[in-house]
Order: sequence, then structure tokens, then C-alpha cells
Amino acid sequence: MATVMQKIKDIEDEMARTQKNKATAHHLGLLKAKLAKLRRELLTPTSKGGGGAGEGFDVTKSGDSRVGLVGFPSVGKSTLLNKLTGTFSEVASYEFTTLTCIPGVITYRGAKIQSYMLINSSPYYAQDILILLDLPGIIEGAKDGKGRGRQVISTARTCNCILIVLDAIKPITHKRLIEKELEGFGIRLNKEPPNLTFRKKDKGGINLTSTATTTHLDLDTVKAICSEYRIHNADITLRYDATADDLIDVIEGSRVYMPCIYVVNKIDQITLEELEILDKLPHYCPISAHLEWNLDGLLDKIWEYLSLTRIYTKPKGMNPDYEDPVILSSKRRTVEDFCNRIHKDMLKQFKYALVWGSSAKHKPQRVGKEHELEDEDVVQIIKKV
Ligand SMILES: Nc1nc2c(ncn2[C@@H]2O[C@H](COP(=O)(O)OP(=O)(O)OP(=O)(O)O)[C@@H](O)[C@H]2O)c(=O)[nH]1
Ligand SMILES: [K+]
Ligand SMILES: [Mg+2]
Repeated sequence: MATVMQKIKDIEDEMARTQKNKATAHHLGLLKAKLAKLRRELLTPTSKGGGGAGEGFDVTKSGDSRVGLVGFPSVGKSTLLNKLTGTFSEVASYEFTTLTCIPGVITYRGAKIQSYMLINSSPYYAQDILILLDLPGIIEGAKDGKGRGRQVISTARTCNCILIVLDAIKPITHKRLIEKELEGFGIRLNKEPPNLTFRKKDKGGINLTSTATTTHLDLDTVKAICSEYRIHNADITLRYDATADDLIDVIEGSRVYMPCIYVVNKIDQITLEELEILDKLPHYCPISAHLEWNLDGLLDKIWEYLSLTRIYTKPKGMNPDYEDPVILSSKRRTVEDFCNRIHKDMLKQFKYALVWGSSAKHKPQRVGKEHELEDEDVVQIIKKV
């Protein structure tokens, strides 16, 4: 019997042979769905599989922002970890120097980024919220079990941001290869979750409505994809020009959507003209880890891509504590989130908050717990008496 790998290859070959046009759209959609199902099969851990297909490295999940370094061997991942965190990870000119995951704490603008976390209801002064993970190099076929690839990519899946490290003197095709490995593992880079709804039902067949012009998905294609999943009744609403892959992502579920920066390292080895060509890449940041060129630029970019928010606390009658900001994520940065980060019971005692900074209309503005905070706001919580 053909192995899953062989089946995947056969489908990929067939897709490559099939011309893309309106008449073949539904057939291609079907092939894509088959491919997604086979890939899932590969990733599901089996008892005899050993190594646990879906398992990453055992790094304690500390901190709420983890940044993973992913790239081919010897592109300079460990060199970068050493420079950004002061942690030691071995650097050498031979490939696969790093064989496990090595975490380091990112220092930003000279200060370690720290935060309060709650452990067993008492506030716990947690260290290390911005953690950089050095990972072994991956090679093509990593997601299908080559080398430590699967472990690397599983760990990458748990990150909040991925840095794809590329070597400036190696061809840019490497970028595409790494992306393919990550995509095959359900990681979606610099992409929002598809803006479409998919609702299964008991009867009524497949209904497709769209509130925007769609050029990729027609009813036939949608039906072909659904039939592959044995779904015969569903309402699908597209709110943008979704592709077959987007629909499959929604049906499959378990996709992670993650910001990604393409870090082009070793720019000390290329000419200015070559650098200008690279400059056209979206989401890109040129550096020389070895010579420490543009590391601040990279940190700014990581900060921007993580969309972290620093909030300074101001105890009553005292100056704000600018040394230890409370870090909130972009998606959860209300006064309520802030309170929860300081103490579990803080919200029970909450009366209102005073806020200084860009989210405040006055200096200070009196706000409730729904108020959304901005980076570098200063907050004072007023408790009930
Ligand atoms: N010229 C130059 N060389 C660099 C730079 N950064 C790293 N290197 C060199 O590239 C080689 C590989 O560096 P590592 O940091 O070990 O690379 P890695 O990606 O961690 O490699 P693996 O762990 O084997 O996957 C070493 O010889 C480094 O000195 C850089 O910015 N410029
Ligand atoms: K190396
Ligand atoms: Mg290394």
C-alpha cells in the first residue's frame, strides 16, 4: 500500500500537471482537500510512531510571548540568540551545531522585560516574558519527519512570533522552502484567519453566499471540497475573495495564525546593490548578527509584530514605576486585563482607574474596566473602600 508520503507526492504531482482554469477549479479544490487530510494524518501522533509527531521540545511555557528562530542550518540563529539575550548557545561553522531548543530572555532597550503573573492566586513576580528560542536548523522535508524538523516546527507553533532567519548569501528560494515546511504544519504567516463562516447543518444541501466579489471559489469547487469531508449540508458565507485553501483551513481547523519577520542575516557578506534588491521583501529585516548591525532595528520590529503594550503602574501619591512595565498583548489590553495581571482579586476591589497617556482624553482620564489601554500608558487603580 502506498505510504502517506507517497500519496502526498502523487497528489502534488497531479496538481502540478493540472492547468489552473475555471473548468479545473473544483478538481484542484478536491485535490487540495485530499492533501490537507493526508498532511493531518502525518501530524497525528501514533503510538508506534516514536518521537511524538506533534510534540515540541520540552521548554517550560514561561512568559507570554515567545519568539522562535527558524531557519536552515548555519544561517546564524545561535549567533543571534547569543547577541540578543546574552544566553550561550554554541556557534560553529558546521551544520546542525544546535541540537535542542535553547531559550533566552530578550532584553529590550536595555531592560529585561518582566511582568507579574498569577500562580495559585498569589501574585508571582515572573521573570522573562519575552523569550527567544534558538532551535535546531531544519531542512527541506522537516515537517514530514526529516531530522528534528517536526519537533522544531511543533515548538514554533507554540510561539507568538516567528523569525525566519535567512542567509543573505544563500538564494531567496530558501525562504519559500521554509514557508512551505511551516505551512504544511498548519502555521499561517502574517495572515488573518479567513473571514468566512462555515456552518454545518442537517439538511438543505450546500449554500454559498458571498458579500464580496469572489474569483476563486464557486459553488462547484465548494461542493467538491465539502464532499471530500463528507459534508453535504452547510451554509458558507464568504466576506472576501477567499481561496480553496482558506476554506480548507476553516474546515480543518487547528491552524495557527502568526506574525513572522524574515531576518536576513550576514549582510556583511553582500554588496549594497544586493542589499537594495532584498529591501523589496515584505516583512523583512536585514542584520549582521556577528557584527551586531541593526539588532535594535530587529528588536523594534519584534516589538511591533508582537503588538505588545507596556503599562506603567502608578501607586497613589507616588511616581509611576517606569522600571517594570506590565506587559499586555495587543488583543487583551483593557483595564480589566491589566488588573488581572496584577492580582487575581484586584478586579473585585476595582472602583475606577485613572489613565495618563495616548489612550486618555484628559490628564488623567477616569475610566472603567472596559477601557482599552495603549502602549506606555500610566495607570492608577482606585479601589472601593
Ligand atoms: N559573516 C557572518 N557570519 C555569521 C554571522 N552570523 C553568524 N555567522 C557565522 O555563521 C556560522 C553559523 O552560525 P550559527 O550561529 O552556528 O548558525 P545556526 O543557524 O545556529 O546553525 P545550526 O545550529 O547548525 O543550525 C558561524 O560560523 C558564525 O560565526 C554574520 O552576521 N555574518
Ligand atoms: K552552525
Ligand atoms: Mg545553532
